[in-house]
Amino acid sequence: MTENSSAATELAVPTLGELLDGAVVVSLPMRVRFRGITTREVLLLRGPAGYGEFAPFPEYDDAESAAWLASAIEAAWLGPPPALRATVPINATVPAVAAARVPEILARFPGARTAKVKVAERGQALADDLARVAAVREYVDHVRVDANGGWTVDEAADALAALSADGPLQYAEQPCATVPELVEVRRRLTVRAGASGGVRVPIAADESIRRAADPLRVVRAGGADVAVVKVAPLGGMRALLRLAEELSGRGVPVVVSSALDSAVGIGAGLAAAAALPDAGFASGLGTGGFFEADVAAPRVIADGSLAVAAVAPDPERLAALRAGPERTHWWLARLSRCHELLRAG
Ligand SMILES: O=C(O)CCC(=O)c1ccccc1C(=O)O
Ligand SMILES: [Mg+2]
Repeated sequence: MTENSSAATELAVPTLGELLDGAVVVSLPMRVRFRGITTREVLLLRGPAGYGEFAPFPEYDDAESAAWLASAIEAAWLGPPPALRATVPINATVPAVAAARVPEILARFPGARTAKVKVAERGQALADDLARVAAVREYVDHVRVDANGGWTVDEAADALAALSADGPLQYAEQPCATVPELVEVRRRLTVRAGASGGVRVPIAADESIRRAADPLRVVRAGGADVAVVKVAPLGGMRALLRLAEELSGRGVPVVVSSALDSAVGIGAGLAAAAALPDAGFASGLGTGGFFEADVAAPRVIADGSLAVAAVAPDPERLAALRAGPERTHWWLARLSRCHELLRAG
């Protein structure tokens, strides 16, 4: 984490008073269950450069959450890096829904040519994943899957063979939980592809990057062809860009994605994606539609892309979405502890 959370070293860490001034906690209702949650809590900061989002998932400890605070401070006190493009192509994100719901989900991503499909959901079977992916293939050109580390090596090898039998997979995101498992899955898929004269499914690392002390470890170990990178867990837009440069030097492209961010956090993701030298793969930043209500008017996906321009939270929406006193207190206490960690460096 220490290696990643250095965005704040580029500017002085504001005082706790400065952070608390304008801090607001909101609770965003979701349309679909995602990561097992149906409401997303977010603490927004307001600084001289705009707004920042502090929203580590509730189970994350303070050390891990401090990187998210560094990211929020960067956004609100420093602002985005220079943009190289005005729009960013996004992928549709398909939760682990029944195949019959796929058209309804994809309709929220007008013009998207790439879809990421959640697989390996607890309580479901491979047949559910096969049906969901087959339904998605009817609508888009490129399909990726995200297992969130849910498979063993054996399960991943079998599932990825089955899921790529009727069409290619752009990549498989975090098929297994650990780096050694990712290395082994990649090796097995290589052997299998060699034997059949087919192409190997590329492996993307997500949790092995954003929750690792050393985000390059998985790449050095030979466990990833593609890197999923998220602004907040990496400690900010500039930290993400530095990591992307290192990865690019190793031939590993990045895919900027959301951590189920509010409109403010999506803005930071779009700014980072717009500052990357290559446009590359479609970004996983189209998740705003998963909220029933957000802190700003929903960004419009047009022709599969989002405009990079920042949006400011709308005071009326903030008032309507404000979290209750107990949750607000919990978030402000967390903010204070993470601030202490950043100050201590
Ligand atoms: O990448 C996307 O398409 C959307 C973002 C996403 O899937 C996600 C959102 C919140 C938490 C974890 C994840 C994930 O990629 O695993
Ligand atoms: Mg993922």
